[in-house]
Amino acid sequence: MADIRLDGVGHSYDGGKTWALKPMTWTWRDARAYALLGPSGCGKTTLLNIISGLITPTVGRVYFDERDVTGVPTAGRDIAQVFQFPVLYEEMSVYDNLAFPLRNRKVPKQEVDRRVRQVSQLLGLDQVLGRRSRRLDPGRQQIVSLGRGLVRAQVAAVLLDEPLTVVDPALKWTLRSKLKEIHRDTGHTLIYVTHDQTEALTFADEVVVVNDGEIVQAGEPAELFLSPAHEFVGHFIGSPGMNVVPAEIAGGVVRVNGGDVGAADDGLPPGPVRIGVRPEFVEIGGPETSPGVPARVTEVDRMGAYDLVHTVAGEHRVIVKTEAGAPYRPDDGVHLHFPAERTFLFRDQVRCGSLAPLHERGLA
Ligand SMILES: Nc1ncnc2c1ncn2[C@@H]1O[C@H](COP(=O)(O)OP(=O)(O)OP(=O)(O)O)[C@@H](O)[C@H]1O
Repeated sequence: MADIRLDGVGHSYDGGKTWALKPMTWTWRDARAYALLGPSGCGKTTLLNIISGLITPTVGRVYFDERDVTGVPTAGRDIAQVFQFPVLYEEMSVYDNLAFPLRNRKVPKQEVDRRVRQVSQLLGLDQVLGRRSRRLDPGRQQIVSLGRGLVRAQVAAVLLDEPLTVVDPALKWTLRSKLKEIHRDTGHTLIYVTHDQTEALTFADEVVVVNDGEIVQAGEPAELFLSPAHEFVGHFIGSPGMNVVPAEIAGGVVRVNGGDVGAADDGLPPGPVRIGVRPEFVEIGGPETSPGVPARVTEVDRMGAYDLVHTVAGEHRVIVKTEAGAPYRPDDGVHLHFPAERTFLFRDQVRCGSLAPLHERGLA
């Protein structure tokens, strides 16, 4: 077990014309459970394959603690990898498949049996241990693949590349919590690749968000939700994602459509800026909602547990998440208030500050 350190690591598949992974420096801490979250094609698998040694990065060095493993092939890295689809010896029994990674490393027979039975019990495979793998359905085969990845106690990391794709949705929840249980038990470093925010947020100690070949933010699930450092994180996490509204800073005040919505952080230069605020935090009401931006309701989605009130402020769309039964109808005139403690300012997609209450600056 070790910290896995990427030092200036980047990868290009076309001789440097484009970067599938832009050069980055980043450390995966020993024994943590990470989710690597991002849309299709953002570089997640490339990053995982660099850690496992399936890909040698175009630039940079990979270290396991102080050991430089950049040129070390997969077999020499002590990594367990679980792919999207089952990788099994189909003619072997489930037991032998689970035992294979241990026997291959000459683990004593008794210890093999103990580990196989432990993992089998956790993953609900006890009833099928004697069955040939080929006779299982694809979902069950994938669970065996997962077991093969988790069976070794001593690994530098377990890398899971969208491992639950072929598993039945109802079973996904159970398996995810099993994975957490196994993680608590073994203390493996887990890196779990997914493009599904729910999977990432419910699984990980720390979520690493990747977009367009770079890490845009990493943090605990609540931190990513409450304090996005990049517009992409605001959009990608949350349902619906963060509202982004073009605004202007002038004389220390942030204005939308000519109306004051708050003060700017000290030191922020005047000029265009974008306000980011999640639908959960926008306050909606009448003209007394101050400081507020006038808006018009365009649609109300009744979601059962809550309502989504769609509005336009000038030409900017803003969604507000309210309690179920919100008393709004299309064409109603409303005011929107952006609470200072939950509203951030972005320039070039990156957070540059936050909104401050107007009265604290004596500007109200
Ligand atoms: N073997 C390859 N040759 C050329 N380009 C590749 C290769 N593998 C990946 N790419 C490109 O590199 C970029 C990153 O791909 P990668 O598979 O790492 O992304 P990903 O986030 O894992 O996507 P997905 O979730 O769809 O698997 C994409 O633009 C992809 O088309």
